[in-house]
Amino acid sequence: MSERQTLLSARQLTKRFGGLAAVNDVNVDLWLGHIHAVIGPNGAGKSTLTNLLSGDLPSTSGSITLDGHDITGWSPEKISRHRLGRSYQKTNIFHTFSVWDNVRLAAQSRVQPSPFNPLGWLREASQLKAVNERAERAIELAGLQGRRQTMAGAASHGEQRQLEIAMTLATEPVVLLLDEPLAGMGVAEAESMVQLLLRLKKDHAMMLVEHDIDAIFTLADHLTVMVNGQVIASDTPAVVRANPSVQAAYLGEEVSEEVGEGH
Ligand SMILES: Nc1ncnc2c1ncn2[C@@H]1O[C@H](COP(=O)(O)OP(=O)(O)OP(=O)(O)O)[C@@H](O)[C@H]1O
Repeated sequence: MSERQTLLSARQLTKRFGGLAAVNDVNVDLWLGHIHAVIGPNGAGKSTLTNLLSGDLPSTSGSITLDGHDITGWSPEKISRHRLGRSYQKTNIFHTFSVWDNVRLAAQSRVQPSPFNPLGWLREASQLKAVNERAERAIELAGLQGRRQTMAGAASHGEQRQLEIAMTLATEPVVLLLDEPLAGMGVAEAESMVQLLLRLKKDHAMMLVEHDIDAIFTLADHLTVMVNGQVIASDTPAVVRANPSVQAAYLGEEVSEEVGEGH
């Protein structure tokens, strides 16, 4: 791909908790049609970085631009309306509702309450149609067509993670922040999630926080490694894999094995 369309840029982003710099002077760019994976050991600052980009946490310093808007300091709701969607490690699913109802509720969350208007019923009817269409598109994109009426709590672990992604997609984001979408999955479930993320890649700019190294090397176009709140490498996966300080700090064994397998 020659021209990169940058949808999200963070510059010199820092978050301090007291004396601890959980995220320290970090730059991130997310491009349409690219998956940017962020890896690092526990406590490296990956979740904090995600929370800063989504507006769930205010930054201590630095700036964030989303599709040309300076969104630094914006609320998560306002950022979501500007088409940034995120999934959470901790599930947001209502277990006693069907898959369809969960996705429909997420789609509904995009509709803003309208001021009094004598033709309000007309507007509401068209909003209802738009909500249902958004929910349907999200269900299909996430590959859950056959599970619309399944009670969410009765869906498999893999399907629940697909459902979380469908709920995120129902808000029609162009930037997607995904926090460990493969966590706790078996081999077959992980493979179908990888396929889903590859399908979504074309129309989204994605940041993927993930521990599954195999999936990362399959999916990522760009790879950032964080340690103790700082970025120690950020480049193509091949370049990062060859970086001695990355191998020393984090990837060591896994990377050596991957490289070894190729010879
Ligand atoms: N609300 C908070 N208050 C104080 N310290 C926090 C808070 N949130 C995170 N931290 C600290 O910031 C550092 C980075 O945490 P963070 O959860 O971002 O790391 P992570 O890379 O996502 O780790 P993991 O892979 O375990 O999820 C850690 O030292 C953590 O204890």
